[in-house]
Amino acid sequence: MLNATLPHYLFTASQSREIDRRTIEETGMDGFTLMEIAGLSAAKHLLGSDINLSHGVYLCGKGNNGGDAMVVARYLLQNEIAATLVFLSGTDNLSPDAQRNLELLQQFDDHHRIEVYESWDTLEQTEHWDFIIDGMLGTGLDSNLRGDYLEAVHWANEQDLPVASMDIPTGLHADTGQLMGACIEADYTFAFGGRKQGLYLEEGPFQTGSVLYCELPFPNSYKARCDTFLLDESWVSLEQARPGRHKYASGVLYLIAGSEGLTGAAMLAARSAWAEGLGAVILVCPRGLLPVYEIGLPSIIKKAVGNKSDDFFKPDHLPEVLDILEEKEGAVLLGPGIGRQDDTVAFINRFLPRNPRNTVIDADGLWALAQWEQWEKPRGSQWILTPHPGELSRFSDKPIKSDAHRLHFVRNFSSRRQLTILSKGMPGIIGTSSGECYLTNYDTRYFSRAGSGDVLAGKVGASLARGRAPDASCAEGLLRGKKKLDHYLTNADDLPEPRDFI
Ligand SMILES: NC(=O)C1=CN([C@@H]2O[C@H](COP(=O)(O)OP(=O)(O)OC[C@H]3O[C@@H](n4cnc5c(N)ncnc54)[C@H](OP(=O)(O)O)[C@@H]3O)[C@@H](O)[C@H]2O)[C@@H](O)CC1
Ligand SMILES: [K+]
Repeated sequence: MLNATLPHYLFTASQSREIDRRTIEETGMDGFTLMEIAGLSAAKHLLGSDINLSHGVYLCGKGNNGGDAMVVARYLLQNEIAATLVFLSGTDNLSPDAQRNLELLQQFDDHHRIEVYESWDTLEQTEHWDFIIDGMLGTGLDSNLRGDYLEAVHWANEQDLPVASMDIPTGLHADTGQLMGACIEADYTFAFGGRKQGLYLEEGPFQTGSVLYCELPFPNSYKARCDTFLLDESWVSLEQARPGRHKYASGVLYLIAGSEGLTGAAMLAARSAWAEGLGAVILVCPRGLLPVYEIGLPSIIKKAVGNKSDDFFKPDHLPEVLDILEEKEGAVLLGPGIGRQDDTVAFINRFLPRNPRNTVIDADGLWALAQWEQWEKPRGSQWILTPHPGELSRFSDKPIKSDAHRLHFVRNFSSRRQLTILSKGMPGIIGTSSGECYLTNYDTRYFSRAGSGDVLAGKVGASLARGRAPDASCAEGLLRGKKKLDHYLTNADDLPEPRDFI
């Protein structure tokens, strides 16, 4: 099982506000103290960064996001760093904690290093600054940017200066990652008390720069309702299985795949799984395709079913296939290159309800499954579905138009159907049967392409065959695939061929 630690928790704006509220109302920890810790933590990160810090311009809203920026200004002032503060909504209606921080900042300003502008219009834009602090809007954003906020965001993005955002880049929707009219392009985002999920959805990854988690004193029990996490590669291991005393001790994967014209997909998946050090990969195939696999897959055990003239799966192969699966403990990978013949769809529809093994369903296996009106998943067996965006949308009544919608759909579908989904995309989303979702902070769309998808399915299947939990199998498969991709992207100009991933 994947086990997220606090820095990987992803919150919505309302979850975040609820945790703030409960901490303040129930523990007696006041909002001013939380703001102080948030701002101090951001200031420490800035002081430790390689940004030239001598005079910053601070864009402040009237809410607590502006208050955070003023705490940063105060700690930087203690390090002789000057500040020009611009209040986009003036200083008459600041939130109480922001107001208190403005007063404090002025008290600390012995050497007149602080300049305050009460409105955007009055800012003397000819001054020289060397960094920008974005303290305009955080979780309080409730609509597209209004008034001077829009202008200030455009201005900040045009400057050739590093920008650090308090909590969220102003203009980014904390839940969906959509741009609300315009958005700060940050170099750093300091996430206070918890990262917001919008940082990793839709446009989020392109706006945040480096996201740095700043811990706040919130009781852990208040965070327990979090159900979305950032996937961290360090949770899974890339260590290869060492073949045990018996070759079957390190896992058996049955591959039910391939049809005439699509044997390449079956071969890629088989080789990919085999490369992970499994005890055995057993390719179950229609007998007519055996000669192709004898040549292409020398190390893989082949078990043929049906007649010599069969080059795709049919319902009457079912008893033989089920008998083969009885031979040894193991997991199943169903789908790569299996095709969409009516007979094959009928075979899959009869096979899946009777298949007792933990199973990865990919490619045309998903095509068949998406047509099920009555779901018949055997009790206790664990399924992983690995759809690309087009395959995922076949399970939904409505088109899936945004990442937030995809996240919502993956969560509901995987918990309702009691299975695990690895939804390929940017980000990749792993949805579990308990309703928890894990987001990658990298693009997994490469694995949507024919070939690369088969390789990924082989790797996920290999992990499942080795007894990993379904969510960890998805994470491991992705990590192994990504390592190869990173290697090619840094060492070669062209995208790798699927076989290079094996
Ligand atoms: N509370 C805590 O414990 C802690 C909170 N922390 C910090 O507080 C942040 C949340 O603060 P917040 O709730 O004050 O909201 P915030 O984002 O500053 O903005 C609110 C103002 O924005 C305005 N506004 C909204 N939409 C707008 C638009 N489209 N265009 C223009 N204006 C718009 C809206 O104005 P109004 O509608 O009232 O006119 C409202 O007054 C959070 O992200 C974190 O940084 C940390 O210090 C840690 C402890
Ligand atoms: K902000």
